[in-house]
Amino acid sequence: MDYPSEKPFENNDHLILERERKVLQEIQKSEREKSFLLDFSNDMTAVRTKDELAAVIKTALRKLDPHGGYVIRCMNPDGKTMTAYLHDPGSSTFDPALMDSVLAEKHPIEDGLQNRILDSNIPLLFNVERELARGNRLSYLELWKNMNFKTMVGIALRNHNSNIGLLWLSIDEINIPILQGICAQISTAISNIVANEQILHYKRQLEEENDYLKEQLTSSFAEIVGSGKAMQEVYRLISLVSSSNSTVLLLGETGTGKELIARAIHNASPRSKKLMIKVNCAAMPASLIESELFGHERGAFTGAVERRIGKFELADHSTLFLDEIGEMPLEAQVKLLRVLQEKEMERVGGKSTIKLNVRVIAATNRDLEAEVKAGRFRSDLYYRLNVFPINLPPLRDRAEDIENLTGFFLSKYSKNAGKKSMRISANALRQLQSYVWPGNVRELEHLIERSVLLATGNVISEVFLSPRSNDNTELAGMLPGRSLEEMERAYIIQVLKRCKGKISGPGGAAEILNIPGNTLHSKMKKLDISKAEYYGE
Ligand SMILES: Nc1ncnc2c1ncn2[C@@H]1O[C@H](COP(=O)(O)OP(=O)(O)OP(=O)(O)O)[C@@H](O)[C@H]1O
Repeated sequence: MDYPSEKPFENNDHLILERERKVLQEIQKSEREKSFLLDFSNDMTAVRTKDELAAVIKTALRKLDPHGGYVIRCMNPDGKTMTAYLHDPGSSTFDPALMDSVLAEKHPIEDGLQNRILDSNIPLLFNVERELARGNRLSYLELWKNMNFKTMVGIALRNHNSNIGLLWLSIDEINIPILQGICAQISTAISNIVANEQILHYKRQLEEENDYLKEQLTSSFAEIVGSGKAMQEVYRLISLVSSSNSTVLLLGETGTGKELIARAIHNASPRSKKLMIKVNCAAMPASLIESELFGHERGAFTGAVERRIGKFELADHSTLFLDEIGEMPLEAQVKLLRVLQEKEMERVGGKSTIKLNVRVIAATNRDLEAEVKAGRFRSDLYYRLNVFPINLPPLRDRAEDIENLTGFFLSKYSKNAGKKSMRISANALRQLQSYVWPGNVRELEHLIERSVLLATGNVISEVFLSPRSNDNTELAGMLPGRSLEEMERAYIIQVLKRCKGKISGPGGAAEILNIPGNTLHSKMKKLDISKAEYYGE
């Protein structure tokens, strides 16, 4: 019997062993790759910032090539160029000026290399010398030559199938699965970092706006001008009520500073860290006011496509300023009363009850008592709001404050207009002091703003008061057939009334009439003007 010689057996064994060794090597290599990618992936999960990303990439790439460098370029918003996002020169030496200029450059995508990488699904290898020899005078090829990088691998970075940039790597050996694995993770990390940076940017912008608004609001307390008796009383009331949680009702004609005082109360209260929320009850149709105040759930009514938070919820732990409360529709008044009494509310269309801690300041230029009598305002709500009323005096009763207010608005509006600080002539000031001011401080403010813009020099010598508003009912009708003496008498009484009987000193009738106090006294005596005729109105 012929037995096969031992040699072929030995050869076969050798081949089998060799194959097994190769398979084992492949398995070990694949295990190493898996473990490398697993480590990389674990490190990447903790990455939140660009610096953290740079540190993780550096550690990983050092394992692949201890001397290699890399650069990541990201797509610019123009969609046509890319700029360096992260880079590491590895252990190479280089010309720093050249490096800086290449890093700052916007590299066109269509440069013959980058477009090929972005179109490819696998890493592409380029020989630096050969590309330069072909006449490819790209600045980054020059830099790599300067850095002594022989070959460079380029791989596209993609997020959700769209190119966000690419990775250039100086490496001798290409391992496609490893490079693809690394790039997939880098792409996700960069997209997240960019999104985070954008959110942070918006957050910072909002914070800055918030600080700016707060500064504007806080400074508005300092912007209350007026040292006359009437305003002294207002300041006294503000200081009494600010630190409490009491509801405040501000009453006064339009433009008397109700909103200014509401802000002052809020700013002086423990709630001042949060912004005061304002609702103008007159500016909204009745159908929307409830949703504006209390918010609504999605689908609560036609058009309520999303849940909306109302002003009451926004004002939680702060102050809600209900301007023009006299205009609020009756249905909304019922709901408002409930919130004020029970300190809780439901959104329109909502089922759950929301507890609230809101301080309410309401304001109106209407006579609320008359509104109650006329059935347009609920009496229970009126009494609930009228806990601490503050009456703001009309400007015509504060002639003593006109000079200061004028000075304040002059410096504000000359600064706004980029002009040097302006003055007003004594004559023009007298005109202002004897005017009736139907629009109150707002009207004075607008008049000064206009005058500053129109003035050519540094002094406002003339003010253009609206003749309609200046219509003086007390003097109207007495012109025909009246003697000069009668006219003089009536005019002095009118000015004395406006100055609340104050004859001399700042804001007194003599100042407005531009005559010495003694002269006014003797004129009054001569014209037989009694106290009863001008006092107490
Ligand atoms: N005492 C004051 N000192 C400085 N500025 C004032 C004063 N009072 C009012 N103003 C200014 O006049 C303008 C009108 O004031 P504000 O809006 O507070 O009045 P209002 O009574 O709320 O008016 P409305 O009833 O029309 O809403 C604002 O620009 C405000 O800054």
